[in-house]
Amino acid sequence: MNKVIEVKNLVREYDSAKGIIKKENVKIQALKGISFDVNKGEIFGLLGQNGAGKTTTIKILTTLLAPTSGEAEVLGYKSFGEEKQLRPLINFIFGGERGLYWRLSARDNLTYFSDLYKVDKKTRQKRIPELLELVGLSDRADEKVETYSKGMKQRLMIARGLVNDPEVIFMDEPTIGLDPVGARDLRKIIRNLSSLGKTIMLTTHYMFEADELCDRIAIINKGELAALDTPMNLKSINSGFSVMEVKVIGVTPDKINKIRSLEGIENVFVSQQELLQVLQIQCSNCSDMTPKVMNILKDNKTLGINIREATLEDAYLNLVGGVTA
Ligand SMILES: Nc1ncnc2c1ncn2[C@@H]1O[C@H](COP(=O)(O)OP(=O)(O)OP(=O)(O)O)[C@@H](O)[C@H]1O
Repeated sequence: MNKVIEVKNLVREYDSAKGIIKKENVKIQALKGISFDVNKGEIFGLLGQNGAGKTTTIKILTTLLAPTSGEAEVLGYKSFGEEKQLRPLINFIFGGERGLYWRLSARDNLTYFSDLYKVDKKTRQKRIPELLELVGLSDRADEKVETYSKGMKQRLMIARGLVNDPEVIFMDEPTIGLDPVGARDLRKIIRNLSSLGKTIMLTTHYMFEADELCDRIAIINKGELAALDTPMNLKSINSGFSVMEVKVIGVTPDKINKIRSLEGIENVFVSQQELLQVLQIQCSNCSDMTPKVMNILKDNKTLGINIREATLEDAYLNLVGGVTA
């Protein structure tokens, strides 16, 4: 089977309450009818801002949440209705350190979770040392998890998610909070899993990570699919322009609008970094535009200006809007 995940017109609503004194019941539409397929062996990324609907999608696909309507199938089984058949074939790895027994060693954690998945003794005896090796924990396998670094705990989370040798692995922000080396090691493990034929769906807020790892990326915006393509094709949305990045203090919305209305400027996104504002100015010829932009900002303290190639993050900002003034 080539299509491993099939999602059609998936809708999920949550009941919620609004107001402090007088509570009013409201429905939140977290997913508004999204559709996509994932092929065998793919690393498929789900990107989107906070509250876009990524976790809701993953929870439905991992049988933890029922959809309001629409279809979600994994390996030919309905994630709601055929969860008994599906659960042994998938696993879910979330970032952070939740879900491990800190008083137990890595080996004992993996034995415990193998028991939960009813992995027989013979298979387990072979698989646990292999998993410890895969995530680089063989040397420390018999020490208590509470003595591990964050990166080691996160690598153990990966091993935990593999105890049942799942065909499809769901990962929610697997590298969150890791230092660059720890995150790089974890990405290597993810690529390794993919080369072993596993299908991986992951969410991340790190654009370079999605760019580096994913075969295809779905961008979800407010419960809807904003784009679905390879990182290269998504980046080509930006072909023909570069980005001028200006670090500045105290720039007003009025000045941003002046920059935005200059001929040759495609788009301007603003983000706050402590006291600084960082302007990401997308332009067809940034070198030519620099004096005009600097003229508008002449009364502001400018701390740096840099012209760079457009990245996946710039494409993402164009698709979901991003933070604008
Ligand atoms: N149990 C719940 N009850 C009410 N609303 C919920 C519940 N879970 C999620 N939501 C809402 O559904 C929407 C989508 O949430 P979801 O957690 O899927 O987003 P996300 O893309 O995973 O966000 P993040 O990147 O912050 O994890 C949000 O508006 C959220 O507030």
